[in-house]
Amino acid sequence: MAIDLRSEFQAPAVDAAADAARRVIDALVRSGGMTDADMSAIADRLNAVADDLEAAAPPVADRLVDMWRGDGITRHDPVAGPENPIAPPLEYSAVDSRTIEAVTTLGLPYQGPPSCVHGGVSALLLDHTLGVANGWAGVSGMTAELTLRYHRTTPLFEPLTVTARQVSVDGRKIRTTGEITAGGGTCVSAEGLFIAKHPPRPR
Ligand SMILES: CCCCCCCCCC(=O)SCCNC(=O)CCNC(=O)[C@H](O)C(C)(C)COP(=O)(O)OP(=O)(O)OC[C@H]1O[C@@H](n2cnc3c(N)ncnc32)[C@H](O)[C@@H]1OP(=O)(O)O
Repeated sequence: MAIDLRSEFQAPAVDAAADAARRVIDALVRSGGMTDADMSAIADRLNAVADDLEAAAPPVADRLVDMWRGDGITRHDPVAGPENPIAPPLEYSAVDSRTIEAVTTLGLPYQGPPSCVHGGVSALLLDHTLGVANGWAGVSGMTAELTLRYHRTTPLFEPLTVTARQVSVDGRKIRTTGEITAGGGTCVSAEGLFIAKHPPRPR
């Protein structure tokens, strides 16, 4: 069963703009061999888009209140947020009442070693996915410790399965595990300690 991030506060046009920005990021990292003049013209066009967006942007304090409307899962986070162009974005499905997973394929913007996912990107995906698994299981918190083991390199351009499961809740301490697999093999495994605490949402 898919965990629907898009049911509340849907904004299809914003999602479409974020998808377009993802394309631009990917294409920029992939592009090679363009002349300086061509690339300067592209920079001008992208800056014109940024000028339009900045002109329409509210004060940051107002935007923060807007971003944190409601009490559901955010739409702007850097892993699963459909509104955030740096999010792949992951789309989670429930495996059982304490376990979630997402399948994603990452491209060159996420590269670390040649043709492989950057280790910090893997950490980001796992930190967030463990956090979402906690939310799905019903008790969530902030990351206090995150221990990662990089078993083998994580490939770009291949489907990756990112899984997380809440293992235990002991008072305010939540223990959660997860992994990134490719082709059935574990690339990265994670153990997290989360503390049940929630900073106030901007109002
Ligand atoms: C539905 C949700 C979907 C969204 C998912 C998003 C996932 C994203 C997750 C993140 O990335 S959160 C951002 C990264 N994490 C942080 O910025 C946390 C920064 N640290 C803190 O804010 C505080 O240190 C923390 C909230 C973790 C704990 O502070 P508290 O003041 O609430 O804890 P306190 O000092 O009362 O300690 C409570 C217990 O936790 C233990 N503890 C606290 N911090 C610990 C730590 N870092 N390591 C180990 N144990 C720790 C502490 O020893 C104690 O154990 P005992 O009860 O047995 O004495």
